[in-house]
Amino acid sequence: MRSDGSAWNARRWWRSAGFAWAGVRQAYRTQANFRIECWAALLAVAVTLLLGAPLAPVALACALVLSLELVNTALEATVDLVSPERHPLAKLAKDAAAAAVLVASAGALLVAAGTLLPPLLRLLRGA
Ligand SMILES: Nc1ncnc2c1ncn2[C@@H]1O[C@H](COP(=O)(O)OP(=O)(O)OP(=O)(O)O)[C@@H](O)[C@H]1O
Repeated sequence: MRSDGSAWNARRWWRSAGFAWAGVRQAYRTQANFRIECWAALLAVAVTLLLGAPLAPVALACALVLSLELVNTALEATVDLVSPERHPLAKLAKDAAAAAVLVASAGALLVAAGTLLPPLLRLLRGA
């Protein structure tokens, strides 16, 4: 009984993960900003590993930016669906969601600078 329930839950989890992955692929295909942020995140993680700097803050900052870009994409699609004509509330929703990505990106840049600059400067001084 219990194992049946677990198996069903695992199947449901994989199904949900598949939908989520489809959302990531769709956003990557259609959103230029998301593509740029994915590659920037990959670069930041690679540099962090190469410098031996702490990975957690950089990974968290990257995940925050990418997650908010996905939410922004979802919100844009929803607004376009429910309000194809122009409306001040539609503008507020889209602009506020875009601002959330901007704020997270600025924070991520600060985190990257604070985490990567000290080991980078040490490396340059030692060279
Ligand atoms: N239905 C609308 N009503 C009022 N203003 C809108 C509406 N749709 C978009 N806008 C305004 O135009 C801007 C550009 O909208 P658009 O739909 O092109 O999204 P975007 O922010 O350029 O995102 P992306 O380029 O990632 O699709 C929005 O940020 C918003 O200020």
